[in-house]
Amino acid sequence: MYIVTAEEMYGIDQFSMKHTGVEASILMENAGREIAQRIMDMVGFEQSILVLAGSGNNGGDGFVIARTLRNMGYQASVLQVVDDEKITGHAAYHKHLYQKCDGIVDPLDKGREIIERLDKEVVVVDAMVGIGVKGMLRDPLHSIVTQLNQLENLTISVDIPSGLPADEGEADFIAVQASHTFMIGAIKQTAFVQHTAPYYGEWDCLDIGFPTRAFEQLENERKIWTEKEFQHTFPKRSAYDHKGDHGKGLIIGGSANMPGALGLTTRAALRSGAGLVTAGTTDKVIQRIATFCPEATFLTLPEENDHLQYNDEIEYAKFDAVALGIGMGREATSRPIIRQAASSKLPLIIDGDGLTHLKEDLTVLDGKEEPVILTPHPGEMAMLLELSIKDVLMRPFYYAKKFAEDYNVYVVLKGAFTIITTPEGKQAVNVSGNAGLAKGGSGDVLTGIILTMIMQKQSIFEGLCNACFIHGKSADLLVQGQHSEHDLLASDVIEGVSLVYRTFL
Ligand SMILES: NC(=O)C1=CN([C@@H]2O[C@H](COP(=O)(O)OP(=O)(O)OC[C@H]3O[C@@H](n4cnc5c(N)ncnc54)[C@H](O)[C@@H]3O)[C@@H](O)[C@H]2O)[C@@H](O)CC1
Ligand SMILES: [K+]
Repeated sequence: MYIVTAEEMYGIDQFSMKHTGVEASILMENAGREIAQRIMDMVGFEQSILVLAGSGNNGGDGFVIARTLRNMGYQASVLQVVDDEKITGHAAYHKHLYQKCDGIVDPLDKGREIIERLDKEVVVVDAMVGIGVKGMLRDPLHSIVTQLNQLENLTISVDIPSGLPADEGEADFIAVQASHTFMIGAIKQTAFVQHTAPYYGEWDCLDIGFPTRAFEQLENERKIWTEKEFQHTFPKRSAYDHKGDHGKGLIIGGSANMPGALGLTTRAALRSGAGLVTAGTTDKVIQRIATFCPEATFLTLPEENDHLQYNDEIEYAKFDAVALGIGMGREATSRPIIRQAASSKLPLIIDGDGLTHLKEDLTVLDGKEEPVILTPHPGEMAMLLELSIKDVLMRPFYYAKKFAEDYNVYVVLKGAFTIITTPEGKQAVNVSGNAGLAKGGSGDVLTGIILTMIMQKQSIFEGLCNACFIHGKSADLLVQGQHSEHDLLASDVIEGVSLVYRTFL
């Protein structure tokens, strides 16, 4: 399923009409019917449904919904939140159909009173404004939305909560706080941006007949990654495979104060299916973590002040991929290891403190032909871009893509909605995971799973998406079972990888 901006959605719409000849009023009929069907699944005949219809095509959807619901025996009516003359084009056509089917339209001047006296059992369908919103809502919509947000009614938004921008980057708006949103045709970008996502409530995206080609012609490819994509792309194992077929991974990191991080990454890499994993770290760290990952082998690296020190003893050629930086600390004496690893002919994952070292000298990436994967959280992404965290959170798609393209790297921007970006700018959002993952060690586990995934027979992009899916889904399955979001530990997430494999493969 595609994730789009408003402009891209209008492009899909235009392409579909031009190349297939489908008419806008038919798309509107499809959209309204699909949403009405979903409402019927949620609401009983005894409940009243009030559709708030605005002036544009979003309002047009509202008239189709009201007509379909009435024809199926539901008690639906429309409160038109704009003056009559503002209803034009396809919306006017569907308003006419609705009225011809004995539909009732209450005019705007009754609006305040109707909403003030609204029984809390009445279901509200918000079809006031869709992706055509421009700037802050003006009255009367502004005051209607303010009024509505104080009520506790079940509110179902059509396509997007009215007032909410579809595109990331907008801070000033007032929008309907929806209980559910049924998006039309494609997911709107702000469903995955931290400060706008909560407005959608629970959401679903409905197909209304746009042809696949309409999405394929988009310049920016953005999709969500779900269990379907995971099942479709995850490589099968053969009975004749040997350990060398599933990758030999090297993990470099660890310091006296953070030995556990490296242990988590190592164990996660093993649990997710790597053939062989070697942890390259200081002797002290090895002593601390060895029993936590008995299947790993270890490479003792020199240290200074309890931190790794640069050395040229690492034989990169023995491995298939490297993950670097986990719990490494920020001592300058460790920094040259980044350049050394980057000059190896291996795919390279840079995580945690490795990213801070990288920022000191981004030229280490120059000319690297093998894939480089960076796994920043928003704070680290902000540090790399010299921006505030707020800036990154406001436009995560844009900034992840910019960095990935500028430096020819894959970026896994971690968060409630992890965004995976290729050096060419293709993006996917992982939708598995829950608040239980917002804990220390969680990112270390992800890095281990990523290391394993990029060594399997799948593209780097698919490997990264699958790693994020496994990580999040492990947490989801664990909180449905013996754990809660409160007590879930990063080490539990490692063991939960087995549940993901057994459930989905
Ligand atoms: N072919 C398509 O792309 C389809 C689009 N559909 C619907 O059409 C919507 C887009 O329709 P439109 O382009 O007509 O736009 P909208 O219906 O989203 O909004 C446009 C209307 O909102 C008013 N408006 C804009 N900003 C405002 C503000 N700040 N304060 C108050 N009023 C404001 C404008 O005056 C205009 O009348 C989608 O969200 C979706 O619901 C569906 O009918 C299905 C098919
Ligand atoms: K809406």
